[in-house]
Amino acid sequence: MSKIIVRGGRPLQGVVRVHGAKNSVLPILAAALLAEEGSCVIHDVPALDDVNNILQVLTVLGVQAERGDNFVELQSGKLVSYEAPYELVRKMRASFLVMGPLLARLGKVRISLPGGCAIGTRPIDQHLKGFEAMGAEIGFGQGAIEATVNGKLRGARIYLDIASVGATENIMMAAATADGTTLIENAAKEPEIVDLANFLNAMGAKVRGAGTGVIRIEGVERLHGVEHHVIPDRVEAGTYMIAAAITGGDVYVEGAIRDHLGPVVAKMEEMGVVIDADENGIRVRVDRPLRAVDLKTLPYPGFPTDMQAQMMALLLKAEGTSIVTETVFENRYMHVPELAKMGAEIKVDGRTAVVSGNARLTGANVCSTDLRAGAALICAALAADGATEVTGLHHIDRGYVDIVGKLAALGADILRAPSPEEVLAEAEHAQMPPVVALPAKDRAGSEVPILKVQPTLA
Ligand SMILES: CC(=O)N[C@H]1[C@@H](OP(=O)(O)OP(=O)(O)OC[C@H]2O[C@@H](n3ccc(=O)[nH]c3=O)[C@H](O)[C@@H]2O)O[C@H](CO)[C@@H](O)[C@@H]1O
Ligand SMILES: C=C(OP(=O)(O)O)C(=O)O
Repeated sequence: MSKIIVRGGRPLQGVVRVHGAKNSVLPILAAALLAEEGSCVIHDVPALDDVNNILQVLTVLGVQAERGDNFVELQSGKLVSYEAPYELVRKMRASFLVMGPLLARLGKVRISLPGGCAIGTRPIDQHLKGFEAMGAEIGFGQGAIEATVNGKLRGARIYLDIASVGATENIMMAAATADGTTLIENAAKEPEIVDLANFLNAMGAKVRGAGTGVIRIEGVERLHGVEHHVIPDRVEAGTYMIAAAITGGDVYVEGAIRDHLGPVVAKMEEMGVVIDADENGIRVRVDRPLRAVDLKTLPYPGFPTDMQAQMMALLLKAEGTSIVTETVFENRYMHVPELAKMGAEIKVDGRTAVVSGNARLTGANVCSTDLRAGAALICAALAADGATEVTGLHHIDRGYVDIVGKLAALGADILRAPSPEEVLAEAEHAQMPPVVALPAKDRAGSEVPILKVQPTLA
């Protein structure tokens, strides 16, 4: 089992640069399925497991993917399948975002139910409600959804019962080439929705109102390829802001956009963290003891659920008791028992957690149960006495590019120890030619290793 080992107690100092947003790039890659002509070149694509996974889904569907250092070029002119296979969809919920584009392009889609995960059941009823309103017929069988539409999807007025990010994105993509106009009411307002709308509009779509509660999409005949730069990852940025503050450090988070981080900045300032933002990033430093604050997660522009766990780690170091309320996911306190192993005192009652501050954190062996839980454990470990070993790294690898390297560059005592299996697999990979190479190439024409299926991984 690979693990990250952190010896806490060093104030972080310096500059850290954020990568492109995972939650933007995933829907944007799915939306590239809509480009009937030309290629989509997506820049600022983070090297994350989730990105590799969705690229594999696209490849199976017939998209030609060429991957470079920080960009991906996609040709979606000829799709060969309407089926997103279970082995890939089960790994990542966001692969469900290919449903809207496939329905729009092919009039048919078969996709496995994404199911629940550690943080909650995460149903997809709002996505399906939208597609049905647009004329799709939806059936279920053998753990998969099959949807068909007779002719083209039709524009519709769709009220979302929950301002779901994924449902808003899926419906926006399906509506882009539908007959007539679609209105999404109670739409999600996240910056990633705006990024997707900008991408679709550059492709020739007519999406208006993204970032507000009502999005209007006038269907167009067809979409074409474009170049696009993904917005910076506000959750990655927020995580480094917390890491800086929890260690009493002084860090400039380059690329962080203050407007996207409004509630995180507000809550950290309320705690007494000093935050200076300019057009290129956000500086975070601590020059006084921190105060406890209460917070409640909400859809954007409320406090992001994806920052709740990391913020809870910071609240452990504040003076006083804080109350955290998680309203977005029903089971997003999986980090609490792990933080308790490090000396945290947190009482959870349903959706509320009472966090006792002034915690004396000590190193322990802990496991990340989901992506942000892992980030929170690393933040806590940076402020703990002694060594902490964090396992469950596959969660962290879904959403953070080189978190160990970035924190080490800021002065943290942190390293990643590969498992014996990984060391062996690495050696085997170095010696063995690939058995299956999915059609992905870099700009120079050579195959991209990340999309090769090696015998040990098959
Ligand atoms: C890839 C991506 O962008 N992931 C983000 C996206 O996930 P995701 O798009 O899955 O999150 P949603 O906004 O859809 O989910 C919000 C809430 O709505 C519920 N729901 C959702 C859809 C539906 O059809 N029915 C339903 O009941 C969910 O169970 C959850 O309780 O937004 C979440 C909320 O900000 C973030 O935590 C995730 O990081
Ligand atoms: C919950 C998250 O992502 P996903 O929706 O991809 O599981 C997250 O980014 O914290």
